[in-house]
Amino acid sequence: MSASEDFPIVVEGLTNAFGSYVVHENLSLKVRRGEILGVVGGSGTGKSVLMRSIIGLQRPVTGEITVLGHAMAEAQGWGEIDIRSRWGVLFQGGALFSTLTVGENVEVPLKQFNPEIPDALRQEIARFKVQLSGLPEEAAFKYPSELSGGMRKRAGLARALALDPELLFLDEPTAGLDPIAAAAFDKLTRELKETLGLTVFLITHDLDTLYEICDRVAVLADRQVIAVGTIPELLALDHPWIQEYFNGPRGRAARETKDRQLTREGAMDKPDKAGA
Ligand SMILES: Nc1ncnc2c1ncn2[C@@H]1O[C@H](COP(=O)(O)OP(=O)(O)OP(=O)(O)O)[C@@H](O)[C@H]1O
Repeated sequence: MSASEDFPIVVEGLTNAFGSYVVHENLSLKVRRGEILGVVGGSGTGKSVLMRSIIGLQRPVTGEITVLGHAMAEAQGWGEIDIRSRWGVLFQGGALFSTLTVGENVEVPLKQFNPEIPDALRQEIARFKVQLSGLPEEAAFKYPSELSGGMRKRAGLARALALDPELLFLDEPTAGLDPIAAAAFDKLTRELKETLGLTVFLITHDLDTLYEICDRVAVLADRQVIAVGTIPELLALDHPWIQEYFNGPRGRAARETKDRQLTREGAMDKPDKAGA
């Protein structure tokens, strides 16, 4: 297997700056195929800028970004269009077109990248993606303003999945959702990752999401990715931000919830002695 197959996203020596304000300096990160990588860091550490750099919306000062084996600096013209059809993005807030129905929103990337698909088939694909994202079929005919926040996130996800992507970028997908809707969205993300074989780059502040669905977590601080690993691996590090984040009151609460859930699942897996 080649390096690009093992690691569909490779960032090396990335520097981003806005004027004299340096957001990233010599940042490196490798995302493994098939994982959900959670990306955390304090506000303003550059998580969204990193995502925008990877998908070619932010031109770095220096550094190399390789996505699915393509060097992003060289990705221009048709080559660039081709690679952009291989990922889906759910931006913060969903970024849906308010004057289009949910179904029409999902049709936008299909029209852009596959204009040869006949109208009726394109509409059917859009309706399928809407249902795949856990929305009722009739949601395809509604406008974003007619949906709840959780449904709008799912509509954004449906659009991100329009082109059967290999990579899925999610920027704070559970922000603003109530805990039940957030947990349902997490479950959907995990199920889609498993059934569709996606690699997921997931920016979040949601500790429950990290514990529930992320295979590894990358921590941004001091203009770099200072650590990448499973949560137990990160907990073993003595970086002050990591300790405060995962061992602070919210971090402990999320861990206790996960521990309780694992204990319950373990109890259910054990044979029933009384009935044995
Ligand atoms: N287009 C831009 N022009 C100037 N500065 C920008 C631009 N985009 C981002 N920044 C700055 O870069 C820094 C990183 O922004 P970014 O949105 O990536 O942070 P973040 O880690 O995603 O934060 P949050 O968790 O609050 O969403 C911030 O200080 C932000 O103000």
